[in-house]
Amino acid sequence: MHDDIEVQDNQLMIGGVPATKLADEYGTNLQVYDVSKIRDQIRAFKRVFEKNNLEYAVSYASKAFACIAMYQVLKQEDAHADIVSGGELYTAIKAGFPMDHVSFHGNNKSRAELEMAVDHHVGMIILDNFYEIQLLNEVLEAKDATADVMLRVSPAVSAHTHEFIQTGQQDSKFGFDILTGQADEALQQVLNSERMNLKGVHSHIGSQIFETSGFKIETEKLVRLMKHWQDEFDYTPEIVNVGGGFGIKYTDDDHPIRPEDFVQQIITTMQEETEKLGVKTPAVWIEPGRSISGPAGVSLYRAGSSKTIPNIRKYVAVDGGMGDNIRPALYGAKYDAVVANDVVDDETELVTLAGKYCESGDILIKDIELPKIKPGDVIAILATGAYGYSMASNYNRNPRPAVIFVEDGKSQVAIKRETFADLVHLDQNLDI
Ligand SMILES: Cc1ncc(COP(=O)(O)O)c(C=O)c1O
Ligand SMILES: N[C@@H](CCCC[NH3+])C(=O)O
Repeated sequence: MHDDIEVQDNQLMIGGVPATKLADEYGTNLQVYDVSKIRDQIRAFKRVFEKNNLEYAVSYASKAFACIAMYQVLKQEDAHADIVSGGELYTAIKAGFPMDHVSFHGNNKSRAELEMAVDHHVGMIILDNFYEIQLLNEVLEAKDATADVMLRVSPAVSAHTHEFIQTGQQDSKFGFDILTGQADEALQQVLNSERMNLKGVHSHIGSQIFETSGFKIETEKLVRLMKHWQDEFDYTPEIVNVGGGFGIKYTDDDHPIRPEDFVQQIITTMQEETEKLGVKTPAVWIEPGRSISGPAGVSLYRAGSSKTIPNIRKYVAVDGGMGDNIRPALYGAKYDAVVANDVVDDETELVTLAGKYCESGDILIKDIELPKIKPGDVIAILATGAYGYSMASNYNRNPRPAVIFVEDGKSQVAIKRETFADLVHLDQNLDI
């Protein structure tokens, strides 16, 4: 991982600013984003489509990390955004994000969320189930409105990743099943609706995927479905959204291809298969989350207490943990770290970085060789920009960290640090 970081005078730099300076200025624990990395990845995705002369959308999966500043960056980069809740939609609205670039996902959107989407003219509603088709029809009737929609299908592809983050297998809570004919039934219902304009088909096979084979099979199945719909129902999707899931490097044991190379392979398969089956090549939309925000994020902590159990293990505790990054505890996710104020040192030791939460499972990194850590040192855990802050909690009533955006040597607070007062903001003093 040390090849991927910028180091000056043995100090970790983020977006041209020493990490220790950020820690001093904003306090720890701290979530920092190097904004240029976010921009570069979006641009790399776009270049692949442009090189192939395809209609496309790069629709960032907001669930990986969202805040007003993130939507501002996405807007500047002319990206789309995929949202999955009224809360994400509200944040995008507050950021002035163009609503025609928003796709609304979710397997249980409420009537209120669908009404909000229709009122704000969200560009695409991605229908997930029969209940939702009916609910959206009712909402559109009541508002005398129409909506552009896509059908999410489950393509029966088991991606090679942690089973908790697989989504494209047949036994999944998401989408209309192709094999049992549910997708065909959904297609007919939507084509019969006067209020919904069916733009295409969507699928997403899972997250943190390294192998290209899953995407190839997914794309082949989607093109076969297009051909089937064209022949049987005289309907050809204009857009095929293949989802996200492109795996990133967390540690030196990870060797993914570049995110844009996954997309090139998907495009190649799409072009070959559509030509073979005689279907017009659709616009291709992608929904990357992790690959856009993940590598851009670094979590900064200060080291505190430590405990050595002779012949067993040395624990070093930091001032954060599972409240700001649940992924190690939830998925056994692995990360790499550096001591930001002493990146390379001849003298190292094997330590386990523990969090400060009252759970034995609150371990951020088990067994990592790092320069000898002193209390007050700044520990940087790398590539934490996706599904860290966005899955953060107030467990143990710890406030969530501040989020800092850094670009060209300039840092700004994107999300303020939560205060103790924020923690009791919604609490009520009862008359008891
Ligand atoms: C529908 C959908 N699209 C896109 C994504 C983004 O996935 P990733 O962050 O792995 O790119 C997800 C999450 O897995 C998802 O459920
Ligand atoms: N939250 C997961 C990814 C799930 C993506 C949501 N569909 C992670 O941290 O890896």
